[in-house]
Amino acid sequence: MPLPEATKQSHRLLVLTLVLLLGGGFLVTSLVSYQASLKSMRSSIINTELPLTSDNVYSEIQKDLVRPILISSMMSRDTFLRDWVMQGEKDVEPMTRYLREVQEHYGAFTSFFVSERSLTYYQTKGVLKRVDPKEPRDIWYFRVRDMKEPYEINVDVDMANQDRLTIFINYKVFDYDGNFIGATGIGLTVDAVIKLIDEYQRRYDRSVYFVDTTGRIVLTGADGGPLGAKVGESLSQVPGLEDLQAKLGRPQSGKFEYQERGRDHYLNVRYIPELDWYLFVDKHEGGLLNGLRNTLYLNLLICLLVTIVVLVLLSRLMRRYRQSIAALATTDSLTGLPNRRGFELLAGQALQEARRDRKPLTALLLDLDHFKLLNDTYGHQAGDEVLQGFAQNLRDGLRQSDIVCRWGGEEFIILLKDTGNATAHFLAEKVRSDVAARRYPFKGVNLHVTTSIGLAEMHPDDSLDSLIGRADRGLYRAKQSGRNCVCVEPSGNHDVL
Ligand SMILES: Nc1nc2c(ncn2[C@@H]2O[C@H](COP(=O)(O)OP(=O)(O)OP(=O)(O)O)[C@@H](O)[C@H]2O)c(=O)[nH]1
Repeated sequence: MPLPEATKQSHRLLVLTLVLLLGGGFLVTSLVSYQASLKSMRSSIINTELPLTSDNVYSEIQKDLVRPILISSMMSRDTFLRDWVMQGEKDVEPMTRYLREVQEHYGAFTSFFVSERSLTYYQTKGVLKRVDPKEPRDIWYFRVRDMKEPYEINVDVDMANQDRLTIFINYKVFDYDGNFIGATGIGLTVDAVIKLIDEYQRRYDRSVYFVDTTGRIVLTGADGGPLGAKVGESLSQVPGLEDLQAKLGRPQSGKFEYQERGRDHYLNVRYIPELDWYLFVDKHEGGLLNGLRNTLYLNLLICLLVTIVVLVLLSRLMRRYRQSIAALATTDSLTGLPNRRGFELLAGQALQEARRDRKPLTALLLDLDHFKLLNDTYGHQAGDEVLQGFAQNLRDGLRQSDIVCRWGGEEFIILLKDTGNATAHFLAEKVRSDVAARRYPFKGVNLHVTTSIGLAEMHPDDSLDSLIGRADRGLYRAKQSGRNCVCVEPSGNHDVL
């Protein structure tokens, strides 16, 4: 039997509430945990990962640069070198031997001395050339000569070594009276530093590069600096970093964040006093976000599946619940037969079928005789047992297709499908005589009951009510006729059988 619309609506509301609670709860939990992971990931990048990379690179730089600076400083104060210059640079051999010794002993890439007096460039293999202020490659010497600081670090190509990119430590040399007499120092290849940078970039997916105090990129990995920027380019040419130079000041280290084409970047900047450069360690969150997003999507997918499974189970449960409620509403709990509501549903359909198929249909209305007396004599429980037994007899004695219902109290109704008056009368008689002959044992007593039956065959104009009304009139007559009998109510002006 269908449930009332209000009940269905309240079920729908329950499902909707559950969807909102489950789905909403899962969504909020997933988003909150995504945000928390994002926050902790950002904090870990800014406060731990990038400073750690910076520390590592810095300590490598120190290892690679501080020692050469000390060696160059020592060369600039060397008495042999200064005496040799002051004595007129007479024999090249002692100087080249000296430079060779320094280079080999300290494992430098190159070592050199340029004399102010003769403008001669000495290196380990002898005289390389004369420096010329008009030669762009020699400008470095004249810059060093004029600078205030005692030395500079210059990344340049080494003319003596196939123009390989080299970090030169250019130290000023003075005589004992403080007069400038030349520049000396060693050079080391930047390959080692570049390899280190490349390794960090590859392993940790971050960009490492050096910028001088004017904002010029001075050293990068093999693939260039941020967004592929090349050595010599300025920060102001790199998208997202245009304004950073102004923020940096001098010298200033710190953490910075910027956006490049919608991607968030985290930047650790460290001033390296030995180089007068900034070390930049830059990481964008793109790759990391992908991982987090995938986890979020997976979470949401699992939540969706769990919600769907819960909903499917719930709706099945509710369907069964509805069905059992519907069954309860249409079934008589004492006999297990359909009750009056159940009967109305079944009978409506049976009448339709009979009319459509032009087949006869007969209704029997049965009432147990003197049932009150039985109740009064043996008790209500005895009456219940008789009713149950009687219902069972009806079910057993009729076809599956026949409709047997408890009409109310001690009254029952039967619709015999595809059955006309004569057969129905025969069947009714059989039921009546079977009941009369039967005994219902109860607490050692064999109870006995008879039934009166009213019978009416459906005629074309009959409604369910009119059909039952006529069967009821038949029943009335059966009672009047002394009970325990069958009375057929004619469908027209027929007489009583
Ligand atoms: N034990 C039991 N008794 C019921 C039930 N339903 C109705 N009755 C009783 O059935 C009796 C019917 O009594 P009446 O309507 O006076 O009819 P009757 O005693 O059968 O007399 P007639 O129908 O005239 O033969 C009443 O006493 C009801 O209380 C039930 O479910 N169980």
